[in-house]
Order: sequence, then structure tokens, then C-alpha cells
Amino acid sequence: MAAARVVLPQPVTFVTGNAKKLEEVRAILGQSVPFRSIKLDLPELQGEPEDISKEKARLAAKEVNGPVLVEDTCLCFNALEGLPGLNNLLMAYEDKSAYALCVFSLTIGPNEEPITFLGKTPRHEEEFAYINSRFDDILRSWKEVKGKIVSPRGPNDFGWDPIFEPDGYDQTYAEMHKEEKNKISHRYKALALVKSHFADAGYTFQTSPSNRE
Ligand SMILES: O=c1nc[nH]c2c1ncn2[C@H]1C[C@H](O)[C@@H](COP(=O)(O)OP(=O)(O)OP(=O)(O)O)O1
Ligand SMILES: [Mg+2]
Repeated sequence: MAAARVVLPQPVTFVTGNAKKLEEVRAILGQSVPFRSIKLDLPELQGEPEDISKEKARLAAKEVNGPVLVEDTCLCFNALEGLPGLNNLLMAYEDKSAYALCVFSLTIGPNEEPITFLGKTPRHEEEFAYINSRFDDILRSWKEVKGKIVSPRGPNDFGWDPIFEPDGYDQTYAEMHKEEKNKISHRYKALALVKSHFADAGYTFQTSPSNRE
């Protein structure tokens, strides 16, 4: 179904203070979503990942006064009931399984409702089916990057990449070539939804986007 064309006053601003994240988002989105990026000092919010993400998008859109995209990521441990946690704490548990959760929120302006895109492992199949049946129509979807926590292997330049080994691979994220990680990661999966949203919405821009910082 072709949506009405929405004209955005300026390119999307991706708000992040994390250079490695920005590098991946740029590599994954390519030219499909025109954006620029800035770092903003936003308060650290508490609550459910989706609520935090939406609130972060609202605050950022007020500052930018235009369309924004924000992202939060966590490495969640099944032994800790999905809580993000410290690797040392996890060492006390037999269950080393984990999932990488990536939440993006897009809002097209300070007075618009943010839309959330998730890349995540469901903990239960029923949860997966339920979520999908409920939210398909409003562009939400849950995708999985399951894996396990291992002793660190590979370069140590991006967060927990050295300790996360995705299922079906014998390398950690850190050991993989960047292109490989960007083809399978939580971030890739969430951004695939962002991309298809942009393709469906057919946004156009008043000013020509530069796709640079
Ligand atoms: O793919 C990833 N591979 C490994 N580590 C990662 C990844 N993605 C985020 N991380 C780390 C960065 C930060 O230590 C923590 C929370 O991430 P998160 O709050 O989303 O990032 P941040 O605060 O550095 O940047 P931002 O300004 O966009 O909120 O997880
Ligand atoms: Mg953050």
C-alpha cells in the first residue's frame, strides 16, 4: 500500500555519542536513509527499552526541531532474566546464553509520535507470535540475534563485541570482518525495518541531505 508522501523539513538526525555505532549505522544504511549525526547530552532514562527509546526520540526531536533517529543497544543475559549485566556476574551461572537487543526510534518531528524498531531474540516462541500478531500492522517486528557469552576474543574497540558469539558462528562479533557483523547483527536487523519503513513512507526532503556529520 503506497502511503501519502511526507515532506520532511530536513534530513534525519541520528543522535549518538558512540562513534563505532555511527560507523555501523552508516555502513548498513548506505544511501537508503539520508541522515546526518550529532551528539546530544540527553538524560539517562529508566524503564522498558521501548519506552526509554521513544522518550529519548521525543527529547532529541525537541532539541533538533526536526526528524530524529535514536538507538539504544543492550546485551541481555538469559540467566539474569534478560537483564543487561556484568560479564563477571554471569560467570557464576551455567547458562551463558544471551541476546543482543537493538532499539531504534524514529520521529519525524517534535510533535509526532515516535515509531520503534527492534532487533531482538524473543525469549519464548509464544511471546514472539503474540508480539508479531499484535504489532505487524504498526511496523514493529522482533528479530533474533541469539548467542552466548565467551571469554574475550578479538579486537577490543567496540563494547562487548569480544565476548558475544552469535549462534551458528565460531567467531565473536569482534573477530568477524565488519561486513560480516553488519550482515547478521542486531543493529542490521533493526535497521532493515527502518529501511523498509523509509521505502514504504516515501519521505522526501525540503533540503538536500548530505549524509555527513
Ligand atoms: O554492537 C555492539 N557491539 C558491542 N557493544 C555495543 C554494541 N552496541 C552498543 N554497544 C555497547 C556500547 C555501550 O557501552 C553499551 C550501551 O550502548 P548504548 O547506550 O546504546 O550506546 P552509547 O551510550 O554508547 O551511545 P548512544 O549515545 O547512542 O546512546 O553497549
Ligand atoms: Mg546510551
